[in-house]
Amino acid sequence: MANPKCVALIAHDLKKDDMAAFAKANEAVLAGWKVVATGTTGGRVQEACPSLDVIRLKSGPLGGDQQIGAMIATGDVHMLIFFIDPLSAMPHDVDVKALTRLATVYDIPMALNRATAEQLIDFNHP
Ligand SMILES: O=C(CO)COP(=O)(O)O
Repeated sequence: MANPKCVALIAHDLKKDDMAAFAKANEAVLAGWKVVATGTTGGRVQEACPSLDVIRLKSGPLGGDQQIGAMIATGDVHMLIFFIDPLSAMPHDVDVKALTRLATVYDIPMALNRATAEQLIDFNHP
């Protein structure tokens, strides 16, 4: 496919095992997408799914969330799967909020937990 749609994958630290397992279980579907991710999440997904070509941006706290937000604003990210940790304080909480806000502003499908992500990935084949 010349211009596959792009999905962004992000997970907070306590959710990274979950994200790696989710990506592995859905590797065949994700192969139909262009996959971008924040730095550390991208490393875990790449490790779990060697067949994917994961584009890794900066780590979340260093601007990765903002990079993905900018890609949503320019129409370069079409779906967001973000396993957030609702029980830990984050130094970059404002970035997380800005990212989920932009996903809402631009009305792209967004999953903030695994249960929703499983539904979304089935429903939204590129
Ligand atoms: O902090 C994050 C999202 O807010 C994720 O960033 P990393 O994937 O680099 O850990």
